[in-house]
Amino acid sequence: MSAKAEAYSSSANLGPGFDILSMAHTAFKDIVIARTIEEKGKIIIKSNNPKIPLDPEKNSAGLATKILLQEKGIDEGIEIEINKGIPFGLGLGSSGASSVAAIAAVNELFELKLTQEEMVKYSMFGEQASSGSPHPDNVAASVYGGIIAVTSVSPVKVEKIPVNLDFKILLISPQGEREGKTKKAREMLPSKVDLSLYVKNSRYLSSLILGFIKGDKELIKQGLNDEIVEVAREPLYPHYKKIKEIALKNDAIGSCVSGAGPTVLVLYDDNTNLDKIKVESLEVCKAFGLACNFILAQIAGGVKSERLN
Ligand SMILES: Nc1ncnc2c1ncn2[C@@H]1O[C@H](COP(=O)(O)OP(=O)(O)O)[C@@H](O)[C@H]1O
Ligand SMILES: N[C@@H](CCOP(=O)(O)O)C(=O)O
Repeated sequence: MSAKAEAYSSSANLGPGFDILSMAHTAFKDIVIARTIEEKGKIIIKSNNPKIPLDPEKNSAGLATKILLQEKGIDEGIEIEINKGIPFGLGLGSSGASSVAAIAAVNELFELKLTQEEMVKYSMFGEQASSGSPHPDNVAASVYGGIIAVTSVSPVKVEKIPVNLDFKILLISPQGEREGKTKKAREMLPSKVDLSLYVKNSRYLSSLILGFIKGDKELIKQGLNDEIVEVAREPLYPHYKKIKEIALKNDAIGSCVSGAGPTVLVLYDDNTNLDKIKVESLEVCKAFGLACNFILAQIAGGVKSERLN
């Protein structure tokens, strides 16, 4: 028996929404095929990307699958074949998408009838394997599609944010996959925050969410800022500040760090001078010794799965 699922990349945080907000996009996707195998209780991971760990405890798809099977009392052996389309370590939710696609494929394979919230819950264990912390934002976006807010983690609750503005997505992404990047980035975070920064960030968060719902570009621009997490991790993306300046100068709707970086996310529309943003950003990347790719994308839908046989 086998089943297949595909899950899109995502940009988590969206400025002030650390571990809360995330957006699925069409930039890249992972495809996972789950097959039953003869050896009971065994999980085998295969992948076209030789750089990801194949130990099921260390692979995001492997650990999530292991815990799901354990909790459901399933002792079948499983092979998880991960066709990685999403480069990892760039802030594009790569580990999360593998985890989501694996959970969706296994759900299909054993007809488990998991709800979307249950899929998020199990997929979060995959993030534990890859970043040492079960952060929910990337996996929630890959499960639901669109822009989501995680409103609770225990129990998991996710809301899709209505988006009433037409915009497109530019990702400015330094080349080279970075091992253990999100784990390191989470270790850089402060354990306490100043009250005045907390208030500023809360204002950004409310502006951003209202901006998407009302379709108000100014509110989105005002909200797509962060004084806490992006600032604490600045050494991971020294190119970001200058690129954001360039994007805003050229009439982008807004810009922020994608997930834990180093990719920079730019939201733009027909009023934006995209060519100028690309030319000037390339110079900034070069100045920091980075070769950057430009990826154009749109908001993506949620995970899709199908039974193969
Ligand atoms: N299935 C997987 N896909 C991608 N990365 C994985 C997977 N399983 C484990 N990893 C590990 O997770 C880390 C990448 O995750 P992370 O740093 O969170 O970046 P990303 O933003 O791409 O998710 C790498 O160290 C990688 O080896
Ligand atoms: N909220 C998380 C998101 C990490 O996203 P990634 O795509 O960089 O793994 C964080 O900021 O740590």
